[in-house]
Amino acid sequence: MTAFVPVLQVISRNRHLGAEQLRENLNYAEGVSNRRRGQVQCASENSWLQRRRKRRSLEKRSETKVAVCGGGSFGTAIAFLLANNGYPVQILVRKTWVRDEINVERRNPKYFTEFVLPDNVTATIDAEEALTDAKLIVHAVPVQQSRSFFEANTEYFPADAPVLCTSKGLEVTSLKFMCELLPELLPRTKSFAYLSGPSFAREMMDQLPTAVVVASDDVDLALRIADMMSSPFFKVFTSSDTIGVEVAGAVKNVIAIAAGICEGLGLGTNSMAALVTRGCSEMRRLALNMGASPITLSGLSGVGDTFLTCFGPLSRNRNVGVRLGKGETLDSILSSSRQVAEGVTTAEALVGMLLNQYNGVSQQDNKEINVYATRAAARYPILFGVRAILEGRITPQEGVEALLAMPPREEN
Ligand SMILES: NC(=O)c1ccc[n+]([C@@H]2O[C@H](COP(=O)([O-])OP(=O)(O)OC[C@H]3O[C@@H](n4cnc5c(N)ncnc54)[C@H](O)[C@@H]3O)[C@@H](O)[C@H]2O)c1
Ligand SMILES: O=P(O)(O)OC[C@H](O)CO
Repeated sequence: MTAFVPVLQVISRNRHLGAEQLRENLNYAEGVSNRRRGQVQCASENSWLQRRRKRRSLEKRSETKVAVCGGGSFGTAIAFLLANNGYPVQILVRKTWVRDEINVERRNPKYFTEFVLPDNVTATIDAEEALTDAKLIVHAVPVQQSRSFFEANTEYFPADAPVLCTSKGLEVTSLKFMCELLPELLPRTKSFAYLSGPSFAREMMDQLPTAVVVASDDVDLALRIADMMSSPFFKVFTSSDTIGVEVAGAVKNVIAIAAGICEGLGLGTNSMAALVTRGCSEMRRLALNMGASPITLSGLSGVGDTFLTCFGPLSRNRNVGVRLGKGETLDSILSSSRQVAEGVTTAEALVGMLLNQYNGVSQQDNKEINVYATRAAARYPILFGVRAILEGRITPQEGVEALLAMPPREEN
């Protein structure tokens, strides 16, 4: 029926024309409709091609194994996402009963138990089995446990399988970011990428729209990973600013603890907005010193993730802060929590790193060290304040008073 529409349109438009003209127009209209039919044919050929391409890409995906190291909340959410995108995913877990529950009951018994995992998710406790044929390895082990994990399993990492790190923080013992640690601990691996940005695992499991950034020195790798992970509800941006993404991801966890403290103390929204803004200034100062791009800091891994963790009730770092602000001790909070809040250890590591930076390489006498420490603390009062609260050297209330007692200065 639609094929006749142009013919009818030409006839009705040309009621006043002579027979010759009308015939020409009809021929034209016939041509139009033939072309339209051609287009229909082309369109159906195209959709056949598209279907074939899609089928081939799904077949290819089904042969591209992904290993996920760490079966915690984020490892599970990433496995769920990639498996739903057609990739066979094997999660490397530590407990046999967790492995068996995933393989038999199709659920992770410790995280998101209400979700049935797709058939193409399997689990193993054998690192060699998980890593040997993997085409992509996703690292979702907390930062402080990563060194021992890599040292135990480095021999199983295939040299040509890129590693995508999702852990956010700074190692306490070495004061290194994951982008410094990974190449050192996995010397054979040729390429690395780092995923960051506002992404609560729970909301990813619920398939709520989420956007993240994948940073890598290898632009093609970042694009390939973006392609593998993208879905109608998961948007992946790419970046080559690895250090910016890493510094932001580590610092935002400490700012989230501060925001939680502010909430726990009931200080209101004015102070919360001021605190988060000043926290972002400290993030920017540190990251720019380390060579980051300002674009990254105003992006998903910078302010994006800071907003999520400072204001989002699902944030574990924020919840540590809320409980501290309400008067609980850190020991009691940590002993009653099953999950990692990276900001606690990262606060210690960041302060250590900043003191080193200010102290320089050469060792000064104690008096000089104090001068440097005071200078560093004045530049990063929120990071130092959170660390002092976590150490129990000052109370949350005293931390706030110290911030409010700072002299007027130019906003920067
Ligand atoms: N949960 C989130 O919403 C989220 C989002 C983005 C990034 N991350 C980051 O992902 C990383 C992992 O966090 P998570 O939320 O999955 O933590 P989690 O506490 O939920 O789980 C941690 C997992 O790591 C495993 N693990 C600990 N030590 C290990 C070791 N030595 N070897 C092997 N496995 C070990 C534990 O068994 C556990 O399954 C963190 O750095 C976190 O900042 C988390
Ligand atoms: O729950 P948190 O505080 O560890 O935050 C999780 C992620 O980093 C959010 O992007």
